[in-house]
Amino acid sequence: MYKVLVSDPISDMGIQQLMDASDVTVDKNTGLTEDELVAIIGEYDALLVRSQTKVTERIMSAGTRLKVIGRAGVGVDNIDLEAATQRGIIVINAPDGNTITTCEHTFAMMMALARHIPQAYAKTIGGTWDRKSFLGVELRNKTLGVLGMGRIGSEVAKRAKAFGMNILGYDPFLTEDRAAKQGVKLASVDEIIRNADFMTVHTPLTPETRHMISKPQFEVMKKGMRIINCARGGVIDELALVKAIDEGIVAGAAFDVFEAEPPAQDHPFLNHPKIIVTPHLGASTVEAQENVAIDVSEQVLHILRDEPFKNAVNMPPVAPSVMNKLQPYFGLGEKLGSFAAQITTQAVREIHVEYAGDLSEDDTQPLTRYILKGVLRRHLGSDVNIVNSMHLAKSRDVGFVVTKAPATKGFTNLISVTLKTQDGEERRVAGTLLTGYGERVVRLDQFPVDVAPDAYQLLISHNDKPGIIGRVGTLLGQNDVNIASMQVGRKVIGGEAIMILTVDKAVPKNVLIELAGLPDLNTAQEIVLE
Ligand SMILES: NC(=O)c1ccc[n+]([C@@H]2O[C@H](COP(=O)([O-])OP(=O)(O)OC[C@H]3O[C@@H](n4cnc5c(N)ncnc54)[C@H](O)[C@@H]3O)[C@@H](O)[C@H]2O)c1
Ligand SMILES: O=C(O)[C@H](O)COP(=O)(O)O
Repeated sequence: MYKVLVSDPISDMGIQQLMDASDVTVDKNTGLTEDELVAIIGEYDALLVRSQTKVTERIMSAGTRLKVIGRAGVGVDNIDLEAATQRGIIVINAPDGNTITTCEHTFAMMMALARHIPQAYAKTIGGTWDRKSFLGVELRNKTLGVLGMGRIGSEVAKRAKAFGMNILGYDPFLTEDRAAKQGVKLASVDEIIRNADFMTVHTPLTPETRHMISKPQFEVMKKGMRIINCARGGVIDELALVKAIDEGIVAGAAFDVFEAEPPAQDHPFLNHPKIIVTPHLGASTVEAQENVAIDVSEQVLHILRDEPFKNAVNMPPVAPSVMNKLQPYFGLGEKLGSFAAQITTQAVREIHVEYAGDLSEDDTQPLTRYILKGVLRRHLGSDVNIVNSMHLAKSRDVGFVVTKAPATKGFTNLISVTLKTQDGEERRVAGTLLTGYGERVVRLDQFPVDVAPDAYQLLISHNDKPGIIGRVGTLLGQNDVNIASMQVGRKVIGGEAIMILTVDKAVPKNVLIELAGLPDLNTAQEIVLE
């Protein structure tokens, strides 16, 4: 008999199939502390959660029978995915079930914001008949900026058209074609910030999206903008937002999510006259809760019974024979994908992977999944893993082509990752595994290089002139950035050249700006390979 623990409030109707299963018993025990969960989790084969339960490494270590953690919803930021993967615990989610509900909540917030509904309600029930203080604005003919055009952002855009709004959309995977099909004008974040009357964010929280709207963005923002966040706390810098409202830049904000949940009693959003809030209710409808619980229960049953399943967000088991041969390349493949994604500036349309030498003889699909994960993670966040990376690429119209070449010049094995964009940009990174030396990046676009893909790299493009290496070294030294290794590549003397430096820590933004300002230096970019 399998035992399932439900530790957050999840729809009874949704988990009915689990309760009806003859080989499963379900215990509902919500609101437990970490200690309480640690004490009982050892009895269970499956854990079902929403966003309240923080599924920590400690809980998973105590869950010696745990085979699957089911998240009835989208975001898995409350689950330690790394710890789950290490322990072979499958984590699944229900990515589609709450899309419409969250989109509708976004509209509820947008309209409440435009018409001051919560503030007017509070005053009216307090006995004051105030018709002067709550002059609102129409949505019609206004420009809506949508940051993040995935499932929810796309549904928001669709409905905004019915309100007569003009929509500007930004998403690293949004191409002109796709935007046009959705009736959206493809725009940059900067264009949205400068032109939108309303802006709504629908991205995951990743290192890239964290505080993507902060002081510098508020400084150039269209005056009177109204901002909605029903995605994740932290995408918009809360303190900078309050300041922008108080300075009259932002007219108001509606937030369903917070950097820390629940927010502290003295959080500046609470009781601010121009900010309206809800307690992470985006997914809280009868329909969505049933949908996500049904989806997740079905998958949990499959996993417990060793049947095929979908929507796994962490690593599935790989056959040992395949693992032995390919495993040493997994880390390299992911880093090459990530490297290529970081140097590509436009939306990726096609990923071309070429395996040459030894690798061309094997079924390299598991390795391709790691490469795709490396490419996609930069924009889609921690939900991308080797189980879902191919599916995610397809669902975003990103084609991937794998070719094999039997021999390579000088290497026993070579993996090349080329990213192509809609505007014809093409970036290529190739790497190999050298016996005794480990992972190496050996080609960057047309330049031969020889670099260990360590955590922090600095990629500099420059004109091949004397003195430039010295100037770069001096500037980094002055800013306490230690150089571990340096590689210079060029095709012709005096022509276009690149420099790759491995450094011991993250390079501060101001140093990157100073570097880019050096004579004969064209661009300076940090590449993080963690
Ligand atoms: N408030 C709630 O209760 C609630 C409910 C459901 C989902 N969510 C959250 O809403 C968000 C969106 O969910 P979804 O189902 O649409 O996810 P999704 O994965 O379908 O879409 C997210 C999109 O964000 C894009 N993105 C990533 N980095 C970006 C960047 N720097 N700039 C612009 N776009 C970027 C991705 O390319 C992707 O298309 C997630 O954070 C999810 O956890 C909140
Ligand atoms: O990521 C999600 O699915 C939403 O944030 C909903 O979270 P909840 O299930 O805790 O309401």
